[in-house]
Amino acid sequence: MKIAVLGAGKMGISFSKSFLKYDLIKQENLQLITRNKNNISAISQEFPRVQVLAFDEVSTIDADLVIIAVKPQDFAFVAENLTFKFKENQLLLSIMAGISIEKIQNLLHHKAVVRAMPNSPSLLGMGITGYTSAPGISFTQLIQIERLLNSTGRSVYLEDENLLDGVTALSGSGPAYFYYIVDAMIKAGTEMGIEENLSKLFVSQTMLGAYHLINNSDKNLEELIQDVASKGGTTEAALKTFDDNRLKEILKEGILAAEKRAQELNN
Ligand SMILES: NC(=O)C1=CN([C@@H]2O[C@H](COP(=O)(O)OP(=O)(O)OC[C@H]3O[C@@H](n4cnc5c(N)ncnc54)[C@H](O)[C@@H]3O)[C@@H](O)[C@H]2O)C=CC1
Ligand SMILES: O=C(O)[C@@H]1CCC=N1
Repeated sequence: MKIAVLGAGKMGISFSKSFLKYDLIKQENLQLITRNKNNISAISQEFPRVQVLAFDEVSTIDADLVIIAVKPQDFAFVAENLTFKFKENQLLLSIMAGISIEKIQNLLHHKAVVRAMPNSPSLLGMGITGYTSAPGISFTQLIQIERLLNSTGRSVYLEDENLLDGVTALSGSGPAYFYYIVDAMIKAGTEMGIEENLSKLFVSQTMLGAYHLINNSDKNLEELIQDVASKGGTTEAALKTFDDNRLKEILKEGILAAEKRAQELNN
């Protein structure tokens, strides 16, 4: 299989590394397309046998699968400035937030489109991707896509494309919410006089341990919270402050704002 990545940025490179790591593709069969010619030599150093090209030099793409990994805001430019049409047997896999299959099909004049929403832990093979496909994509093609996606972590096929904007808001953007909360906890630690490195260690190990308790306990989240929050104790004091300030609602509102933004990106 030959793969081209249109948009060799953070996600395009993460995906490429995962495919190579699991020998799903050889460097010789991978093409990375970048906007900026100045990036070519740095990318080539990292992937010495991969063909790295600038977008304005590309007059055709010789690949079975083309991964579209540019920002949604750059997609119209890409579509308008492609100097060739995709071949009928080529499959497109978009990881762009918000942009619908229909829009991709219309702007690229190509029917065979799979749309996926991965997340940044894909860099470590620990991501999760929701994906869906246009009608007419064969089972074999979907299995090929899933094998590639699974090299970046787990993947879930969704029948309903509209849910992908929710997946974008939940797991696509999700790592940033987690870092945000971790950052707030570390800063609270330093404010209480704990050295930053130590505060980071206390918080990250707490997150790791709590994550494993979620996955390895029969208890639901409320029960797990109750196990920590002694009556009249410290946790209760923290949770009361969170509730008084509607922290849970605010987090939910933020996530819904991300979904709305994904929907707007398609306009
Ligand atoms: N960063 C993340 O955690 C996630 C990002 N995504 C989606 O993945 C896509 C890429 O995001 P990132 O990798 O974060 O962005 P990025 O900015 O690191 O990568 C995008 C790359 O596309 C290149 N590009 C722009 N126009 C181009 C053109 N005409 N031809 C060739 N290359 C061109 C840019 O130079 C850049 O290197 C976006 O559509 C985003 O919505 C999806 C899931 C998670
Ligand atoms: O923030 C964004 O728009 C992209 C999509 C999901 C994560 N990053």
